[in-house]
Amino acid sequence: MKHYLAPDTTIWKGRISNKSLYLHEKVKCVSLSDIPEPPKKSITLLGYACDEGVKRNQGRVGAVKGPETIKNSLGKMPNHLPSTVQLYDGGSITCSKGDMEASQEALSAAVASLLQKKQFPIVLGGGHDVAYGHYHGIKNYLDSKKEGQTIGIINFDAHFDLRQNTHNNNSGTPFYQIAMECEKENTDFKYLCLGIRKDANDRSLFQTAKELDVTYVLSDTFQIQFLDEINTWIHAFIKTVDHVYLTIDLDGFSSAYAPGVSAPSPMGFTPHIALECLKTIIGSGKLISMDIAEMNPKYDVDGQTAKLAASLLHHVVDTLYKA
Ligand SMILES: N=CN[C@@H](CCC(=O)O)C(=O)O
Ligand SMILES: [Mn+2]
Ligand SMILES: [Mn+2]
Repeated sequence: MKHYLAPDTTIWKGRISNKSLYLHEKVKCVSLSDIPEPPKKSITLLGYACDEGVKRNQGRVGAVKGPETIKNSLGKMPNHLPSTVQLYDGGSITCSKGDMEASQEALSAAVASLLQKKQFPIVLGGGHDVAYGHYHGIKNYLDSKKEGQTIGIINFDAHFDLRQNTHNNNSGTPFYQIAMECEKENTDFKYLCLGIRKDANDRSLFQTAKELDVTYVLSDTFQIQFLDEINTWIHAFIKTVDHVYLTIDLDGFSSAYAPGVSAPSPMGFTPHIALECLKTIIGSGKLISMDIAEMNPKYDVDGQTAKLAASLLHHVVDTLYKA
């Protein structure tokens, strides 16, 4: 398969257990094409090792190594999944010669095939251009079923990523690209952003969000003391769609928690509000697939951002598949 690297087993290492497993012991490294249709409930981790979109968006590159650092951190965590749930590392989508569009296409095909095999895909970025390929994988899968099911996108992010792609597609354009395609197909663009920073999105981006009827919560409101109100917004959004695609851009978190990103947010949100909202989203039963974007180990401090990403995933799978 083009633009694809089979799983690297050497990433998965850590403490050896006596009785209960660590995740590096639980995970099975399997090439994408060999991932089976599960008799068991199954999660597949898939890297999107690409920072071409960050480069094109004038950001700080390094996220190409994001997936391997998140997997490495996750492997050191204890397993709380029941034995009836399987965890796969399905390797990574790669990017060569700056051909980000080819990587997005490969990602889309990989996600669609994982969903076909009844896996729960967790994609690890890589720049936020991961969202364009990921969304299309979900869409192609749902379209193939011909049931007219709809997708709502929930994005935890400091940024709208609604920049126009007049000059190029990049890490700041994925949701604009999706919105334009929805417009062409005459379907609703359903997009909820949590944690938007007023000081990181210019007026024209707020205007675009308004024109596209985007629902958003600003970072100064995206705080635990407003949880009830935020949950009301999330519930109202989810009610209008059949499936939720969740995308978490690590740069929305305060740089106190997530320094390892291209565009840090000193006054970003906390992991606590994110976790509460994750519970709400998972509790809806509509979460079909998720990703974590913008992990950049080059600017990380003591592996904190990678650990944050791994902890978020640990919470998600724990909530999804309670033992
Ligand atoms: N995916 C990130 N997108 C942001 C980057 C902002 C920045 O580099 O300062 C954006 O384009 O708005
Ligand atoms: Mn962002
Ligand atoms: Mn983003």
